[in-house]
Formats: sequence, structure tokens, C-alpha cells
Amino acid sequence: MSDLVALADVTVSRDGTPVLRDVSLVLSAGERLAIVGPNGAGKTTLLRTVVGLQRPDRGSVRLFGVDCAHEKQFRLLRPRIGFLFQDSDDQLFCPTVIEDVAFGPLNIGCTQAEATARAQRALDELGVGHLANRVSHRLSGGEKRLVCLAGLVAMRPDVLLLDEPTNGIDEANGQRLRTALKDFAGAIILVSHDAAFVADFASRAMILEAGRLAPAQIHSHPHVHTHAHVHPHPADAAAPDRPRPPPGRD
Ligand SMILES: Nc1ncnc2c1ncn2[C@@H]1O[C@H](COP(=O)(O)OP(=O)(O)OP(=O)(O)O)[C@@H](O)[C@H]1O
Repeated sequence: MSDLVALADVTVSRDGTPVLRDVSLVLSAGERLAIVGPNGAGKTTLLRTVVGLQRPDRGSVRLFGVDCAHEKQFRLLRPRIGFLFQDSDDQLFCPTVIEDVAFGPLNIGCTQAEATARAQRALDELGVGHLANRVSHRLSGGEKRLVCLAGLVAMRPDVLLLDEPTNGIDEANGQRLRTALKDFAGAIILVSHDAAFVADFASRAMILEAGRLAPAQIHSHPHVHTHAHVHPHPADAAAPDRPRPPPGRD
């Protein structure tokens, strides 16, 4: 029984309109499954369905070999699945970062000292340990993203569901995030519009279009681009590529 997540012929409606239609999906140990597709295709709805935040009209959800039809089954298994919401503000609700990250471990029975130690370790792994005592809601967008992910990693889940993890993340933090996710021992379902990240990270991909989920190919190929770069520098610094004044004006 290696399937961690299995959806079978799932149809889900939102406000009475079908969003997912007869969707089937299996996630096995160690997989990194990318779900791609246009805005509004139902990718977030699919992740919400996996953890029981959205209930199917038809079809079945099986987690770790257990059929989940009722809240009590989902509630038992949710701690084994870390769900990174698309909007970080939906995930952060404690006054400080360390409290936010320690909340999950506390909730699954860790002592205060264990939960705090796990939280600090997860923050350190993601390169944001220095944010531990900051007010969660005053962090930048990218900082919030990394803190939310630390909160999930601290729970040591078997599965991560990641909704646009690289949103708002700069190059250096993006590298840390990719390294942390590559080191994660469990399985991952990744929803992302970041094609380079998907190509680099995913072991398998599926595409969701008009509510239907189908296998997709991952491929990467070199591009040669000609494009302008902005090189910001102080106005009085010597810059070889500074715009020249029009002829006759110098
Ligand atoms: N709370 C809600 N109530 C009603 N309809 C909703 C709700 N949230 C989303 N929808 C609708 O469900 C459909 C699928 O939305 P969903 O957020 O799952 O798409 P998505 O593929 O994740 O999109 P994006 O790439 O823009 O994040 C959309 O038509 C959306 O308008």
C-alpha cells in the first residue's frame, strides 16, 4: 500500500458549478507531482479536496490507505499533510513568528520546549531563523512564504501540498526554498505557474484544464533571448551603459 493520496473519479462543485470533473490522481512515496493549468482551472480546489476542506459531489478520497468521507477521518490524517496556502495571510495567525511555527508541533502533542526547538530548526533550515521574534503580520510577502513553509516542515508531515510556493520569493530565498524542498523526505504535490521551478523540481506532472486532469510532459530546453536588463545604480555613479545625451547637447 504505497499510495499516500488517491482520488478516484472526483467531481467537486463550487457555488453549484462543477470545478473538478471525474478527477483521478495517485501520489506515491517520494513523488514530486506538479499540477499545472490556467488560472481558475481548479488547482487550489484540488488541493483543498485532498485535505477535506472541499467535499466531492461524487468520487472518493483515500489518504494513507483510509477512505475519507467524513470530517473525523480527515481530522485524524490532516496532521500528516502540510498544506501551504496560496495566500500566506490565511496561514499566519499567531502574534510572533516562533509561535506561528511552533503551533503545529504543539497541536500534535509536542511539549512547549520540543515545539519551540523544532520551530527554530525549521526556520534556520529555511534561512529565516533571525525572524523568530518578529510580528508575523509585519513580515514581507517573501518572508511570510518561508515562515509558512517552516510551520509545515516543523510538523514533519508525510506529504506536502504546495500552492504557489515560490510566489514573491527572491533569488537567494528561492534557492533556499528549493534546497529545503529537495531535502524533504516525504511526497509533494506542487501547484505552480513557475515553469522553471516545475521543470527543475517535479518528477511527474499533470495538467488541469476545464476541470479535467490529464498526464503532462515535463521538458526543458535552452532558449536564446535578447532582452533589456535594468541595472540600478546611484545616479552619480560612473556607469558605462548610462544613456548618452542627445547629439549636440554635450
Ligand atoms: N470560495 C469560492 N466560492 C465559489 N467559487 C470559488 C471559490 N473559490 C474559487 N472559486 C472558483 O472555483 C474555480 C477554481 O478556482 P481555483 O482557485 O481552484 O483555481 P486555480 O486553478 O487554483 O486558479 P489560480 O491559478 O488562479 O490560482 C474558479 O472559477 C473560482 O472562481
